[in-house]
Amino acid sequence: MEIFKYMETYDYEQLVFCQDQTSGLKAIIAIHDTTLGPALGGTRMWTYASESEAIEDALRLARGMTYKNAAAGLNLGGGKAVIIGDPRTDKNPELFRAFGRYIQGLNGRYITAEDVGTTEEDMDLIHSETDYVTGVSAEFGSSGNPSPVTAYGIYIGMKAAAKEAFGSDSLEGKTVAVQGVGNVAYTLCRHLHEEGAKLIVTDINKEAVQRAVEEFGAKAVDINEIYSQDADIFAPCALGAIINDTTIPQFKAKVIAGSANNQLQDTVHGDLIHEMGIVYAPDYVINSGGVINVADELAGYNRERALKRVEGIYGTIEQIFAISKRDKIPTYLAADRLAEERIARVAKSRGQFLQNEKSIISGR
Ligand SMILES: NC(=O)C1=CN([C@@H]2O[C@H](COP(=O)(O)OP(=O)(O)OC[C@H]3O[C@@H](n4cnc5c(N)ncnc54)[C@H](O)[C@@H]3O)[C@@H](O)[C@H]2O)C=CC1
Ligand SMILES: CC(C)CC(=O)C(=O)O
Repeated sequence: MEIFKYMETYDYEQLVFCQDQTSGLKAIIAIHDTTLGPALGGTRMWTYASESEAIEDALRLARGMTYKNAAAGLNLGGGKAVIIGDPRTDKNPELFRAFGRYIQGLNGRYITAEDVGTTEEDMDLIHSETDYVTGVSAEFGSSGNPSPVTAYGIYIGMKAAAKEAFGSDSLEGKTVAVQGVGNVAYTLCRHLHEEGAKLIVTDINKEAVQRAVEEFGAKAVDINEIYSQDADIFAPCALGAIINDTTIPQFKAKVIAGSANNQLQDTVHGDLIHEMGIVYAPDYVINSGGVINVADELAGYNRERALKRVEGIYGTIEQIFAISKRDKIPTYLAADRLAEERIARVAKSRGQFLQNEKSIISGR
């Protein structure tokens, strides 16, 4: 992989490699764009097949955070970190402390939080070395694990998408096929069950499936069968790139609305589902509840205020559908347009000259 070439293509600002032999830390922090403010995005711990795969993931996810934070109306830029390792076997306190010191070294250009493979306890360890971490335990006045709030945002956004597709935002009686019933999707299933939706679930983790079957009366299906279910809504809540050449011909659902990051394998797949008339709630907009929640910590966490802001996802999704119709473009492009226009507007106003404490004449 030609790193500088890749960074140039999407105009990345910074890529940081962090290594600590004692703890086994191998981490990469990617900062995409800080026009709107410090880069905020979670830290993923994953068993990457190669270093280039880890770099690519960090870069892709960081860019996604720029768009997510911009579309959510946050004064935050986009960044993300990955730790190379197995979250079940490779964690130790020193690893997260060492990582926290690298974050501290960036002096606020990057603020972290949870992502796949990292937990509130891991954030607490990072917090022992830096203040530039959110999603820390409530005992520090923080908001804790963002997953339940992400789930609430998905539920709200799914209602907006249902209104667009079916003319009503009620999910009562609707069938929702949920891919992956982990941290986010478990709470999402609870919201859906409480509203009277019927659930079809799948997961590689059999215990997670069993829990959804027992608690929400969900029907369990094989992992490869989830795409072709006779469902009104497909909710991808596990993996990226699941809207692709293989899955698209199988879709029967009229709506796609789920938590996974980077759901489109390629932009052409966003075009294809648009042509098929599927109402797609763009991933980084509908799954912004978690980042909205942790970002609230930066002003002194207030759960009521954070949840109210998360409810704004409904209006943002409606706005995206409106842009899509107005400009005759797929919804993923409409979301990009919304985010890019906001960044451009802020860049323009921040480009204005402001006098600092130095003399305008001598520069001293
Ligand atoms: N946790 C959060 O607040 C946020 C999460 N997201 C995204 O949402 C997705 C889910 O996140 P979490 O629930 O936190 O992760 P998680 O790791 O708790 O849940 C993911 C679930 O998917 C299952 N899974 C993995 N491969 C699968 C496959 N091939 N088929 C079916 N199931 C499979 C896993 O066994 C797991 O139960 C991820 O893509 C994440 O990046 C996005 C924004 C915020
Ligand atoms: C705090 C996290 C939920 C933010 C993040 O990394 C994401 O939304 O993907």
